[in-house]
Amino acid sequence: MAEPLFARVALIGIGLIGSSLAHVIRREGLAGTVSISSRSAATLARAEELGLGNEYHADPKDAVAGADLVIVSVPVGSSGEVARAIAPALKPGAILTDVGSTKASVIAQMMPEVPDGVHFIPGHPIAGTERSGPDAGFAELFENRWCILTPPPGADPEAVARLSEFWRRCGSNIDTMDPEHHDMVLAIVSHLPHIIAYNIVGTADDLESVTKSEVIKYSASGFRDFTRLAASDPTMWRDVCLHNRDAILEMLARFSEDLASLQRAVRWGDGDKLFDLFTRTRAIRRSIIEAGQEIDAPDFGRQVAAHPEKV
Ligand SMILES: NC(=O)C1=CN([C@@H]2O[C@H](COP(=O)(O)OP(=O)(O)OC[C@H]3O[C@@H](n4cnc5c(N)ncnc54)[C@H](O)[C@@H]3O)[C@@H](O)[C@H]2O)C=CC1
Ligand SMILES: O=C(O)C(=O)Cc1ccc(O)cc1
Repeated sequence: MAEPLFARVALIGIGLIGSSLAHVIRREGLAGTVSISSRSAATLARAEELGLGNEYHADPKDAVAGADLVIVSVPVGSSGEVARAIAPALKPGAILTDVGSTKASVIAQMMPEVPDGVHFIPGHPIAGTERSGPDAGFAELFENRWCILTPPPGADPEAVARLSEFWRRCGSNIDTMDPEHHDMVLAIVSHLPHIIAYNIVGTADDLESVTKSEVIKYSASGFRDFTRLAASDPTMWRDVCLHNRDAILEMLARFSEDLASLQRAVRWGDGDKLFDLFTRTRAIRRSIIEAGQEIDAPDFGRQVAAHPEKV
């Protein structure tokens, strides 16, 4: 078997993303040893039961000691606290990365804690599902998905190349971006859709009880698609909203203006306007398909067949 890419990898946080990493690291032989830490004792015990790694540590310092690659996969609001906890034990020359859905805030929280000689290269796999916790992970999650890296100015090119190679071997394509741009792009393609889903499902939930039971009984696929997103982890999404505030507010302002204009078109029976918008938006989906991006949740068919209990 080929040499592993990293002798020792530490996974801090072992929910959907951490456990998916554990599965793909094992499948691809990317690490000699995988050591795992998570804040909750129950999660850590479950990770051990599932055999996700080689070592399990209640104290994250013990998990990162001697690690060549440390991947922090916790809700973005906990990034600073985790960086503070592990900083004294990080090995000089180690690569420290994260998978957080927001980048500027994570960098502001973690960067001041990173000791000299440790290569901090933030990252974000654009791959996920609405599920969370150590049981939710699967090795195929990152296949044919983008992973965005936001290396700080002056980052060691060799460390960036090694981390890129790691993500490529997990199945992903790599892009680099500056953190502010990342946060603006993700606000419209990921954060707003989740907020809209939470809102529409919340509106349905507030309806009179008779109507609410009909919503459940007759839920058409349009509403069901929203309920999938709105079932996403509350802690994770609370943190995303609090830590990408400016970009989300900017996109919400534009969204509200456009919604008001749509509302006007419905009120005044402006069919041409509705038809033009719906024609324009239809083309976006075609462009996504033509660009070779999967349109549904990652490898959904295979996921259902392999892990029906996880869907
Ligand atoms: N769920 C998704 O679809 C995606 C999530 N992300 C990002 O990945 C990160 C992790 O998300 P998931 O794995 O989905 O969440 P999750 O809820 O499945 O797992 C979070 C893990 O972090 C641990 N944790 C929480 N606070 C901690 C702390 N202070 N110290 C140590 N461990 C702590 C929890 O015990 C759990 O193991 C988040 O930053 C999220 O924004 C990125 C891409 C997709
Ligand atoms: O479940 C879905 O549809 C997602 O959009 C998954 C997702 C959630 C958060 C991210 O930062 C990246 C991907």
